[in-house]
Amino acid sequence: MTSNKRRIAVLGSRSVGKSSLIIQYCQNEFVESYYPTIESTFAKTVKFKNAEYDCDIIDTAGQDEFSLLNSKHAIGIHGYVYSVSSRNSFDMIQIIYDKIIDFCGVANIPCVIVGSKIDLKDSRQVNSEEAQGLARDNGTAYVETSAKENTNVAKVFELCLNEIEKRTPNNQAEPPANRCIIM
Ligand SMILES: Nc1nc2c(ncn2[C@@H]2O[C@H](COP(=O)(O)OP(=O)(O)OP(=O)(O)O)[C@@H](O)[C@H]2O)c(=O)[nH]1
Repeated sequence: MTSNKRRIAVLGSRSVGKSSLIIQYCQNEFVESYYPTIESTFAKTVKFKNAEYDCDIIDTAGQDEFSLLNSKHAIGIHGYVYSVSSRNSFDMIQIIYDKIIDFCGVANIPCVIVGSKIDLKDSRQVNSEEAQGLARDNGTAYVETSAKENTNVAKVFELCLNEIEKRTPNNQAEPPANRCIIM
């Protein structure tokens, strides 16, 4: 079994549940209280499709339309996860995605769009069809999760590894880093 290094950045608006998703995945717990993230990295070894991956999962400070995305969010990062739980945060996805594409100078990136907090059924603002449409338009994967009830949490990261795999020629250990031009 080979071991491969992967870096996955979790991006999205503030308070959509990025940290909760990562903490549920890496530490199997859910925290009700809200602590805004500055930035932290979690490590997890994942077995997926007969291979073992050493994943660094980067929990970012939430973005808004004015956030400057930099190399930390783009260079050498092989997968992206966004979260959705409100109309505003859903609208942010395309803005963040376009900024990353622009920064990296590529046509598309390995990405999973995540609709989070599906346990809050009464406060849903974005339906699945609309989110699937956005994923289709951008060629990304899509999944709905609840970190609270541990629904589809592992699936997010498996889909992300799968998106990276699709773009890795001949199963080389490290996928090509996004070709970024630094000016
Ligand atoms: N009901 C419910 N609440 C959730 C879920 N995931 C997160 N929350 C709550 O939403 C709030 C924000 O969650 P965080 O994980 O801190 O959000 P974040 O996106 O990391 O926030 P920033 O660090 O500010 O970007 C917390 O109070 C969580 O307990 C979920 O699946 N269901």
